[in-house]
Amino acid sequence: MDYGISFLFIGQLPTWLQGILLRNGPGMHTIGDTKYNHWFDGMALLHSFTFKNGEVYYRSKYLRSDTYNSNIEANRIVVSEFGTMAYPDPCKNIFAKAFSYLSHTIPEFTDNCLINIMKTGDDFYATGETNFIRKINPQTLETLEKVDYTKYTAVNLATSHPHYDSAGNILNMGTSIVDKGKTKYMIFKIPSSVPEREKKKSRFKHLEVLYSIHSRSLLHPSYYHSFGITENYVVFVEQPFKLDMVKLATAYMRGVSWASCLVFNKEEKTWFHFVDRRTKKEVSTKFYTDALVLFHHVNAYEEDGHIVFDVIAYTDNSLYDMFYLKNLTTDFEENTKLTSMPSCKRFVVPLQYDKDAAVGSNLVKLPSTATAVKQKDGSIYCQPETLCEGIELPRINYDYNGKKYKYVYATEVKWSPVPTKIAKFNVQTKEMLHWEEDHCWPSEPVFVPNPDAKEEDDGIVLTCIVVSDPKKAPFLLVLDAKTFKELGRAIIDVELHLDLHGMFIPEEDSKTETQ
Ligand SMILES: CC1=C(/C=C/C(C)=C/C=C/C(C)=C/C=C/C=C(C)/C=C/C=C(C)/C=C/C=C(\C)C=O)C(C)(C)CCC1
Ligand SMILES: [Fe+2]
Repeated sequence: MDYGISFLFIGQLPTWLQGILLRNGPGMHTIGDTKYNHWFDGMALLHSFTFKNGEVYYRSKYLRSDTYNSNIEANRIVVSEFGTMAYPDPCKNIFAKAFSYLSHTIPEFTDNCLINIMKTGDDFYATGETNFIRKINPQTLETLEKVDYTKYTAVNLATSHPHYDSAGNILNMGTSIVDKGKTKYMIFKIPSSVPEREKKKSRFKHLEVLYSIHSRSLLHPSYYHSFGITENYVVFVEQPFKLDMVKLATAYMRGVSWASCLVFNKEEKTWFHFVDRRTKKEVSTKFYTDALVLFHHVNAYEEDGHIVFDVIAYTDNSLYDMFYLKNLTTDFEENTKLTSMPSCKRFVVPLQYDKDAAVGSNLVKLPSTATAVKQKDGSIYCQPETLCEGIELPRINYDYNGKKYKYVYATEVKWSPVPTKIAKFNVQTKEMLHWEEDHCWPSEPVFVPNPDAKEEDDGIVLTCIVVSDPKKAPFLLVLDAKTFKELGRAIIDVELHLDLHGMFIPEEDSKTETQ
């Protein structure tokens, strides 16, 4: 079996660490003479680190999406991405151009799935945020079938951060923007297994919409990149960082990107929605907070009649703007400054509270500085506790997802967009451990539990390190999750790109049908 190029591991790998770390992110930003505008537009590049009997093997491959193939064939960008609008061949006649303008009002979206990896049953998919996902072979990184969510339900956009229940079923959220003007957020389930007689059919035929939340504004649905789940609830934050549908529909004609139609209204409120997973009913009390921008939920859980949920929040949308390639020049480490720092915030929302409580009283009964204050109209205004500042790309031990937990693993950033450290943060004691080294830019840290784990942090943390010093090679770093001390590194003597997200696939889960 070919696992990729073998690299020397310096240090000691735990013997139980057998499997594949699969990662995804943007890799190619120039095609022929054309260039994308935004870092999140780049052609998806898949990476794998295979751990086999104490050795580490590496391979990378561009996702052969239809978008990738069309671009390469034309030797220029011909498919629009979120931050870059592509136009037909300038040599096309006027009728071809007019048809193209009309078809872009509700366009065929890209299948350049560059954000994350999703597991369903024994299958793995590269995911983005459109209605398309691409099946991949986790061992060879070959690109397989394209799945179109719209064939199974009316979602046009879906998150790249699905959740998994204990049976491996996927719970995800998507937005329906073209269903007869009824803009809504949909929570849907993809089963991990299908009946034997149906195995030949697509498992997506069994996709089930569990609940729909109507958008507060039909023409301005919120953008969201992730959501939370607890044992009994789905947690959805409807932030005033919104897609302007009228602007989106006319973006192509106006010669602007879809990203320019994403607007942050700092005067508006952020609304919380909690959907009961068993009754499929939404909690009727209106909970809200001040305007914020969030991409990543960290975790959520229930405690004594409250929902506690932790997110990485911003006071504006400067993070998205910072990733425009015109801002990522060689000196951006010094010159590009975030105007809003990623901040780990905890909201504590009382679901069961004294209905006769006085207006103005704080209904939070847990030990936290987060508040939830009853308003005259019966709604509840929540203000968060700041757990810590300057962490992004959070990961947890997923066995603790939806449960009271202690540890977040994340990259650390200050006012500059460059990740300089990896952090382990204890949300209960607020203690923080770090790993850092000169010129090292770590990617999102992935926690892998020890199969015999007794405690939440029994395991290791894997992160890819891009090195800004051209004389040094990038490497895969392995940390002991408990002590945050280095167990070792595999120096990868090839170009390694900064990526977005990934997952570890234990050896027993990574067998393909052909094996
Ligand atoms: C990576 C580093 C960092 C932080 C990264 C963060 C916070 C990344 C967040 C990534 C997100 C939000 C990615 C979203 C991508 C969305 C895409 C590609 C959407 C595509 C949608 C399309 C094409 C279609 C749209 C159509 C519409 C809207 C029509 O209606 C730091 C800051 C931690 C450190 C450096 C590294
Ligand atoms: Fe993300």
